[in-house]
Amino acid sequence: MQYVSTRGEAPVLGFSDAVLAGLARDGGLYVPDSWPQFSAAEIRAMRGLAYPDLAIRVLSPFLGGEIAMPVFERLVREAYATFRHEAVCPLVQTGSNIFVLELFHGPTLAFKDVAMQLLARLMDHVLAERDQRATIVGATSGDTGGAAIDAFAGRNRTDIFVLFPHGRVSPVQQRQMTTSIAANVHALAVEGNFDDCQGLVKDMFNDHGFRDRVSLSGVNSINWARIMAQIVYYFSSALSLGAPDRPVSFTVPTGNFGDIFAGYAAKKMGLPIERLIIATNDNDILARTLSSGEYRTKDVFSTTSPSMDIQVSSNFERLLFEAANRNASTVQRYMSGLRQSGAFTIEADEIARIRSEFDAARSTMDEVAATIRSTLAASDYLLDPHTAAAMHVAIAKAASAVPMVVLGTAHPAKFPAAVEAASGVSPALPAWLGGLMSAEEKYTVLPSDLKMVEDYVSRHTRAAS
Ligand SMILES: Cc1ncc(COP(=O)(O)O)c(C=O)c1O
Ligand SMILES: N[C@@H](CCOP(=O)(O)O)C(=O)O
Repeated sequence: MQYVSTRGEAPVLGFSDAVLAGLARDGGLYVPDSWPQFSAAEIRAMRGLAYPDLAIRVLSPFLGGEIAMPVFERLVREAYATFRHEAVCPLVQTGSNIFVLELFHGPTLAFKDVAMQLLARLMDHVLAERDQRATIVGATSGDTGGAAIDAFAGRNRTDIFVLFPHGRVSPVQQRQMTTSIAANVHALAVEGNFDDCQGLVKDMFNDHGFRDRVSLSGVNSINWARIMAQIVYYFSSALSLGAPDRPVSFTVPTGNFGDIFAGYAAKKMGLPIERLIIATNDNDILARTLSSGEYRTKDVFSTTSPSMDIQVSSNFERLLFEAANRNASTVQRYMSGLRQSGAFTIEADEIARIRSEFDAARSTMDEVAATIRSTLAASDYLLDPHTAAAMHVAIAKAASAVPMVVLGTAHPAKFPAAVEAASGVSPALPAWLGGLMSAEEKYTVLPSDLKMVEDYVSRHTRAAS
């Protein structure tokens, strides 16, 4: 298995190099050169496997033989031992044929932990084998940052710099980033929104002199290993609902398109997924794109589901590459339109291909609040605002014969103000996170300025040559 860039001009890499590279050198995203295939019989044989065993089975084809199996098995088991639910990602029924896939039982209460706990261990292993260090940068609208800091804190081969939009994350999210006492952790509050943070991270990767000088690596979902690890829970939930003998649909609260792209990958690998439904909040660029065929950015609104407050949805590029039958020059043309005018129009046959696999709809803030209330009243189940945005769409789109799985991407206690305003119930943090809100914070405020961020990173990394 090799990895190719969506823009076609970066070196083709093996698994370990793709994990360390993050963004490809041509600005594109790495994808596997082909999708591993599982037959119905092979999927049937996965029934009943514990989550780590399933992860080993589903993910090993992506390694291209570069990580010895006993090592990979150990890394997977260690990663999922950090979760506080025996099933790792349990499935809970909340309505007639509607299920929530709870992805928030990891150390920072969001789905990011599922991939980040494995990615940190994989990176550490590859760096140790090569006796190298890396400087990790990440952009976050709230959840990736905390998960990355938890997973990388104290690892002596990496320094990690997380850029978050100053004043636009929830207090719990902020403290998960700013209260680490590990010397290798740097929380940077950027004066801007998430798209500014993500733009700075991509600009650092595209500044090849800087990139090479500090041995830059990335932990956003631009890193293939993040998407890869998220494929597993599509398998685990579909298997619980009868796969491969019964199709399942998924509704995914979507921002950067990483989570739902993992569902697309699962389908390409043979999992019988009927529909993949993109749920957005008021930042509805993807819902508009699916209906009009034009991707056009607008200003970002601040909503009660801040982790989805995004306009530049990075992983949509991976889907465009697939829809264009892996034609990298088409992707380059779209991305240059995005850079120059903030918009591009998708060719008719490509948008038709996308519509044949995906559906999309938006939930407004009022609809999110009403869904938190109605789900609590009907099912005694408290949703976080991101999961609620998906639940609202799922209820509207569900076809009764096919089970609908809503991805539960965060614990409601990460967003207590929005949940309490909607439902009157103030969700408490689990006891093991009890000290979070009183711990001392440490972060640096920086303008949204590439030079100043690069300068900060250069002065604080131990990997600079
Ligand atoms: C809680 C939560 N839900 C949904 C999303 C959207 O996921 P993705 O960016 O993979 O589309 C995010 C951020 O990524 C998130 O933190
Ligand atoms: N919603 C995310 C944004 C970054 O997404 P990623 O999956 O590309 O890391 C967040 O919470 O930070």
